[in-house]
Amino acid sequence: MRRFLALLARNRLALLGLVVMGLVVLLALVTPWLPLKPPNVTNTSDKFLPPFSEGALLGTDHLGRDLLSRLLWGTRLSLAVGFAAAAIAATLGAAIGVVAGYYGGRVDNVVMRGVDMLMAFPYILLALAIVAALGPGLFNALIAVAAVNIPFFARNIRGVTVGIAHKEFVDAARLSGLSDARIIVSEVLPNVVPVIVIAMSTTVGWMILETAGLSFLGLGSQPPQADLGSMLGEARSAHITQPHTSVVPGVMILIIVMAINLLGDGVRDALDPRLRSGALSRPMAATQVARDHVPPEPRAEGVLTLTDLETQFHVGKRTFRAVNGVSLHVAPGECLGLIGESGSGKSVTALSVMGLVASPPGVITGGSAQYKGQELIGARYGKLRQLRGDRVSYIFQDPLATLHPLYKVGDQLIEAIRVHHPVGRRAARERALGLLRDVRIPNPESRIDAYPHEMSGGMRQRVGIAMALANDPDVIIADEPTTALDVTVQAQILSVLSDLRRERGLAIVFITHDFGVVAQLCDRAAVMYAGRIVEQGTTEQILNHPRHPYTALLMKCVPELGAGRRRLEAIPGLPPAVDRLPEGCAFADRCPKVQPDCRAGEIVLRQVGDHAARCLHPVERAREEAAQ
Ligand SMILES: Nc1ncnc2c1ncn2[C@@H]1O[C@H](COP(=O)(O)OP(=O)(O)OP(=O)(O)O)[C@@H](O)[C@H]1O
Repeated sequence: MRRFLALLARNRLALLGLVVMGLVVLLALVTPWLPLKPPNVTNTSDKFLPPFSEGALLGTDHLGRDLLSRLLWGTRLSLAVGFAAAAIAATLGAAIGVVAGYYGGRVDNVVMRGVDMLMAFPYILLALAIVAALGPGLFNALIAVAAVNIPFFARNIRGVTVGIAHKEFVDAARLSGLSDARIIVSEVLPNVVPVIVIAMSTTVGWMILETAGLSFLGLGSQPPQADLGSMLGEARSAHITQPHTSVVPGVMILIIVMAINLLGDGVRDALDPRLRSGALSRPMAATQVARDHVPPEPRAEGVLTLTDLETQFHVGKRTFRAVNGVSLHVAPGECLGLIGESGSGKSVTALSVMGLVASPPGVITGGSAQYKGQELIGARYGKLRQLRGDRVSYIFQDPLATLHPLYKVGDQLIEAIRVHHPVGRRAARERALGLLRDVRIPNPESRIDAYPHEMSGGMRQRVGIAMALANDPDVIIADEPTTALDVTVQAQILSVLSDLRRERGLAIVFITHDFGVVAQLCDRAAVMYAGRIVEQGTTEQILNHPRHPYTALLMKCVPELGAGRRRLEAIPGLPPAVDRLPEGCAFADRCPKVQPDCRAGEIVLRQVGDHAARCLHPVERAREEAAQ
């Protein structure tokens, strides 16, 4: 709650809305105790007194009633009716939406067709029809406004519920034997409540307007009772000659609706966790760069060279140091394996190269990344765009998220080719077919016209790989590209990548958790921990003689085929949070060889035996130790 209020307070307009609305609600609440004239007592001898007259601060209306008193009592009534209508519409609409979305099938069909019928009427006509049937009066206006808004909530909440009802955690709740009612209450509702609150906060102003509209037409509040709409309606005949009688309620309606809308937008932004972390704010075309240090002479070995790269996420006051001074290089035709536990910063390192980390909240705060000697960090967007997907391409972790669900995979491949090369559609289709063949998609002639959802996870992953190969790139950055593939297909894909780097000199940065894949494909390997490279060398050096205790322990976690039964080790503890990195070695708390000096000051990546490790007390003869 405190976090929500802090976020709300950061949004100046929302804060303004909150303050104004707070004042209006406070005034409405204390109205009965204010020294006001009675709102309904007429005095025709004092009619149409202008504002600032003695005894009538805002003047009087056509019956000589005090406008200030009527305004405050009317505001009280309008707010009460608007909020009550919003609460009723939200409760009933959400209930209908949740039931339709959760049960689906015939229930969904019947309920939503009913809702569609309600929506087919112009809402104001529907409201008029309801009030005409029930008779004029504020309570009936409330029912009418609530009723015409139910479909809006029902449709919104049904959509959200359909998405949630098919999520794995709901399936898990079903498997654990929970009843539908329990699942709705404990699994679905907590996920839709923020959406209900957001929808309410943005529609309550609208409902106040609708109620005012009905009262303006004489169907809501009945004389002599005042609400903002009826005050406007009564002022209609003196609109030109005595404008203050309509300006007073009109300005109040404007203030209330503006304040509610500003506040509603702020509530929505603060409640949505994706907006909170910046994930839904429109990302910049390339990652924001605010480097406080640039390496004086970035090394330019290889086709891709990273020097001291630093990428952080700035979320509120917290700074997540996801990549913390990473230096890597990869030569043409070479494959570099990047290994590390989940969250160690592998993907963020890879995405930083081409400025693909979402900003906000991502910021590249230091270092350099060079493609064939050209600096990429801070490069013009046009240059990055030209290189992205053409000279440097990516294979992403989640193929379903990267393929467009509404386009055939063939069309997406054709687009990827034609964006960078002026080839005809027919030639691009031929190339796309060839790519699908290269990545061993069975029956590519028919698969090329399939939609992503018609393919298995492994096939989609292969389409992602084909897409990365589409423009014959110089470098492929592959982020766990074979995780969803069975071992035979994985072996085929690895051999495709191996062939490509031999034949065309393709350089590969291969991010993986799998030491087997590293052994099979990579020439060199780098191990990451808490945003830093902790060990780097040839694959043979790293796999046979790991020097950093972290690498050694990581390898002990891997089961070996045919190595007999042995106890699989797990690394005790958890990696540190990257917004609270400890001083010294980040692995110290989990390390069996930790010494006091490990926790004091910076530890550099240094030569240990035949390769580099960031460790003061490296492992000796790791293989023998592992065997014991
Ligand atoms: N938007 C974000 N806001 C804050 N922290 C983030 C954000 N995105 C990533 N991080 C943090 O950056 C760190 C590195 O994440 P990254 O995705 O690079 O890990 P990874 O090593 O690729 O993990 P995995 O193997 O699971 O993909 C993690 O600690 C993660 O929590």
